[in-house]
Amino acid sequence: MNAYVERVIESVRQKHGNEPEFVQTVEEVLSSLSPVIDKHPEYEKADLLGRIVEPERMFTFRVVWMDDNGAYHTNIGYRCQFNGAIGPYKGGLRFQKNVYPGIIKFLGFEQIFKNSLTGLPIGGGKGGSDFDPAGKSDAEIMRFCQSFMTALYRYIGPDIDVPAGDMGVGGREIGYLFGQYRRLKGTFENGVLTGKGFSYGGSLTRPEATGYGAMYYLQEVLKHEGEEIQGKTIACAGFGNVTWGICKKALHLGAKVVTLSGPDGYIYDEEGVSSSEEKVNYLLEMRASGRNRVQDYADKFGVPFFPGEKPWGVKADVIMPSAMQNDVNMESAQKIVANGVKYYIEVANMPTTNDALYYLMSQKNMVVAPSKAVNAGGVGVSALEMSQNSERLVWTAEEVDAQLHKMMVNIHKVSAEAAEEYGLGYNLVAGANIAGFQKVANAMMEQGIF
Ligand SMILES: NC(=O)C1=CN([C@@H]2O[C@H](COP(=O)(O)OP(=O)(O)OC[C@H]3O[C@@H](n4cnc5c(N)ncnc54)[C@H](OP(=O)(O)O)[C@@H]3O)[C@@H](O)[C@H]2O)C=CC1
Ligand SMILES: O=C(O)CCC(=O)C(=O)O
Repeated sequence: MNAYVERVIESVRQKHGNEPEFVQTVEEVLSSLSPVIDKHPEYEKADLLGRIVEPERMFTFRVVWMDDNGAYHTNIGYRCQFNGAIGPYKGGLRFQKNVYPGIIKFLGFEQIFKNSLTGLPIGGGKGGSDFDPAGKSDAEIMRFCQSFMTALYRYIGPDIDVPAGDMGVGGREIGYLFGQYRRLKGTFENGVLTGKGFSYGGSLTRPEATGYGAMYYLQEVLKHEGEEIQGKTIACAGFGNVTWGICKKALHLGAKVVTLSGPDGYIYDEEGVSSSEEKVNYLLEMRASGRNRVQDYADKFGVPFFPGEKPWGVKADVIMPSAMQNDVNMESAQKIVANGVKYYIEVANMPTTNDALYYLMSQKNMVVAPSKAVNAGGVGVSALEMSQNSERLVWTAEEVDAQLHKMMVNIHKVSAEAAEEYGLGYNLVAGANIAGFQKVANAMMEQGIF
């Protein structure tokens, strides 16, 4: 490894050892960049890596809200404006009880390179709160969102920082957040948030975009290997927004999603979750119920449920971890390899521990695709939503889908080319890191040192 890269990683370990997810993503991204740093000594001179691992700005704020019984609760809100070199900060908000600075920073760091890969002018950001939406009433969610936005609205805007959804934040939350922003600002700046409802500036296909984009990327990988998507079996995780989008596209393309998971275990549907619209739509119902149980799917459709287990031991052509970070560890990776899986396509942000990721990448017969490329269609369509808001026009679903498809084809292409350029073969993980980094690095170099 390049000595400067090693020094920066070591300094992040020293300074931020209490934020293991952030250290993990820095190690993963920077270790791919050695050949680029070797080729560009000017980056070390400008301490580009030392600067890129430090957020431009990160702040916390108090979020006080009242529950339905009149009791007050205080949560912590976060926004990390990580890197604005190529555009306004852009990235989702996560509402989950385990949110702390290490989670927000890992997600914000990934977002820098992902957003760059989309080819669109969006910088990297992320935010959220340790608020746990589980079991909250609609009125409680609304009061929380209003309080969250009251604290945040001064620091965001269509040309400053544009939040969106992530885990625990969907269309309903974005609606409440936007309503409060509009109320406070007295202007209709709908470019301030993405993932909005269609009636007030949302983009068609944004709800589906991450899952659809992941499937388009998978198609490119299969094309590269001379295979087709039709008939492929896919093991997914979670049953949230992203997994729903994958299932919906799999139904159109004739692929079979055989597993879903939740905090309670996983289900195996031999016929395919993607075998009917009824099943795919049921994911939305499960999510809206707030029960946090994937077992409900097994009960409804009479398929096996495996309590307390993860789906990574099943035999499938493609593994797509699509729920959360570090869902696939070394033990799961060994099961995946033992099952002879050829395609490991990350979808959730950083779903693989680094040891498991390197182990999977070291398998001769396996193609590994990184989440920052595979799930970039979500934020990519968010950027298209910003474009529609700026020009005050509404694009058809077909137009958005065509742009998304083109974007995913291009992300696969530039990643493969970047890896090729540095003699790394068909290494999509390194290629995505290098291609995503290169554009941000150029912009930072041209804008002076700060
Ligand atoms: N939405 C988007 O556009 C994008 C999302 N992503 C990433 O994709 C991933 C999924 O996001 P999204 O679908 O939006 O989030 P959602 O909140 O809609 O869904 C997350 C899913 O993961 C499940 N889950 C939570 N904990 C566990 C667990 N311990 N074991 C198994 N499943 C669990 C949730 O179940 P439950 O609710 O019952 O806890 C839920 O089904 C995240 O990593 C996110 O950062 C990346 C790019 C864009
Ligand atoms: O649409 C967005 O801006 C955010 C998407 C997101 O949070 C992500 O890419 O992880």
